[in-house]
Amino acid sequence: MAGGATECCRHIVCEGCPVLLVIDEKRRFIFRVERGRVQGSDRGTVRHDDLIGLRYGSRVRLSSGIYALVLQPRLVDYMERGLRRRSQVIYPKDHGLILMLLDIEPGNRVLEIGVGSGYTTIVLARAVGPEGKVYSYEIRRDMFETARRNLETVGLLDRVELKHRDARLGVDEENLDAAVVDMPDPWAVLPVLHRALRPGAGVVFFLPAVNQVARLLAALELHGGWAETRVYEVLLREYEPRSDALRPRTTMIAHTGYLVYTRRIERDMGQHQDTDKGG
Ligand SMILES: C[S@@+](CC[C@H](N)C(=O)[O-])C[C@H]1O[C@@H](n2cnc3c(N)ncnc32)[C@H](O)[C@@H]1O
Repeated sequence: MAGGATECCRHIVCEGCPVLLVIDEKRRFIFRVERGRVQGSDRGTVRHDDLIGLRYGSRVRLSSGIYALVLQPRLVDYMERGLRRRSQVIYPKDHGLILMLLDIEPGNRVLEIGVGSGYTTIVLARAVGPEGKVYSYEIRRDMFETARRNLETVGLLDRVELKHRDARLGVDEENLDAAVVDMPDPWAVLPVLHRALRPGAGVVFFLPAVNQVARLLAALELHGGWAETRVYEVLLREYEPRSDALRPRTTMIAHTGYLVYTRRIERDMGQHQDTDKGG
């Protein structure tokens, strides 16, 4: 890398730094800068060598004469066009609330069941910081590999222990600070979660269908080791940022899924049946 070590990739584009090149709203490219390479588009090309030494936030002239913005890619930019996507994923609008409900902070140890493409793994890995750890269980080998590659792309693989396992059979960790569960039959892991979480720790279940929510609520009640349960749906409406015609965008993502939040409490064994085989 060229340039001052602390400035590289933060203030200044150096060799090896990630770049988000914005030509217009539809033409947005994420890549790492490599000497000798050229980034193409139907609106012109740019040589990577011409990006080296630029400050992020500046413009670069393409071969066509038009200018493009040079920015640092954020996690949401990677999620929109810089990662492989092989499963349904949780969206940033839901990630924000998940992090707040679970009170996740640097140093936390967090369980994730149902990794899919790893989008949520990435968000959790960012939130727990370099001192924290995310323990992520995925039953399918192809999803496991996709998530691993995506974590590598954003440079967060070292904060995650990816496990190719069926979480219904149990997890290795104990005393965890929080959990996120995104799988079709989450009622089947309530005993596993109860054993893995520390007292008072929270879990968020992500469920696309409302009948799954009803079934999960019934299983939580039957199990008896949970309290403070809440159900949410997050609706996000984006606006056209035009000072002369400010109005909502004509399209929006109408539905992604429901979030069910609950906290681990001590079970009252006198009142509740043993549901260790699932709800
Ligand atoms: C919808 S995807 C998760 C997407 C992920 N939350 C994201 O934001 O990218 C659900 C995943 O759960 C996995 N899964 C289903 N049952 C599982 C189980 N018993 N143990 C571990 N993973 C499981 C599926 O293979 C699938 O990859």
